[in-house]
Amino acid sequence: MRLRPFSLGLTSPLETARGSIEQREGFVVAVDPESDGDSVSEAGVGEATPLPGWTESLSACEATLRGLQADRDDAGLADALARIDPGETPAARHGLALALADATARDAGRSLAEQLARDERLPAPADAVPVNATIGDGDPETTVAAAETAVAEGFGCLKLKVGSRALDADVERLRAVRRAVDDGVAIRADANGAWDRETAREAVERLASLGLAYLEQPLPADDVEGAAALRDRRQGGEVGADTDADTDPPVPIALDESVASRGVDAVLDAGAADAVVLKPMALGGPDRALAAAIRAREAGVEPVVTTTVDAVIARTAAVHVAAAIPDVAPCGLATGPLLDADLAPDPCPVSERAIAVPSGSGLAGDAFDGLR
Ligand SMILES: O=C(O)CCC(=O)c1ccccc1C(=O)O
Ligand SMILES: [Mg+2]
Repeated sequence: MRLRPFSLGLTSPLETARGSIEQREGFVVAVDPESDGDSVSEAGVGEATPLPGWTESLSACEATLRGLQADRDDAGLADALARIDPGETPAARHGLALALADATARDAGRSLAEQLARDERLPAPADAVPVNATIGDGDPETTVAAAETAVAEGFGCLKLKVGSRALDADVERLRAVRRAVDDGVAIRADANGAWDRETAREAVERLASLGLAYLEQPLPADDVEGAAALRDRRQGGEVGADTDADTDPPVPIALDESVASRGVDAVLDAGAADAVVLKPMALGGPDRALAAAIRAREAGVEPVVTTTVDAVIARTAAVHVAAAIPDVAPCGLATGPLLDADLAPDPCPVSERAIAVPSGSGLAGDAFDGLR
């Protein structure tokens, strides 16, 4: 296993209710067939790009991967992978799991999506996945301009960051966007855990008339019970008399940070979400993200795959994960353009609100050979 550190800047910071994301640092993880005692005979490449808050720190990620390099005897990389705790160091596990899955898929002459779908006994993966545009927090004019630009670029689903301002201001921003774009454009709002229960309840009442596709992580990650209560109350007819919430359909609730911190099963068992936002980097790898998506589907909860604003290797892997989920809803995978530089040219550009899945073997045929 070889590690190559990298650091990439964002073109402009992504403003969220949990602070601004300005830079992404991580490791390219390459597995080298010559030095590997496993049956794998192709080289593979992965990426470990931790984002504290969703994953371990950069230093914990590095310590885990370097520790495995140092310890390694003839046990092989599959055993090394099994020694990484996905709850403690999900990004480290993602890096190695992806490198091994890429190598396995390449060895079999399959795309990563085909390999993942096979492991999970799913139908053949999709050729393309629908995506949403990602719009950070900003004043109403900037937000509307970004929404209009995204729609002009072809996006049919917009995800807007909320929760950094007073609720009144966010309601105004979202109303302004709703007015500015065609009715057919879906709008999602992501509060990144910013609200308390009272504010979240007020938000779902006041946002009901906007027909949001969903409200993501309205409450802090650990408040899974609060999210379940928000959904119950909303469906129980106990709605405020001063709103139109009794005539508008309820706002669906999506959970993201709760899935990363409490696990998908806790979220599903609590009945806390209509949709789950699955970040392979935060869940410990493409395999784990796909397994979570299948469990969500079985529970009647819609899975959505997104990145943590990863570099091109992990973004491409997330596209393969999404493609393996039959009829996946729009995913937050259009994050490449947020970076001002990347590890390699992007084999997954967005075109007409979708990303085509690379057709070569593994992640993207020979696209990442320079990094392997
Ligand atoms: O889902 C998207 O559109 C892009 C990904 C995204 O918003 C995000 C990126 C980095 C960290 C957290 C989040 C998030 O969904 O909260
Ligand atoms: Mg989110």
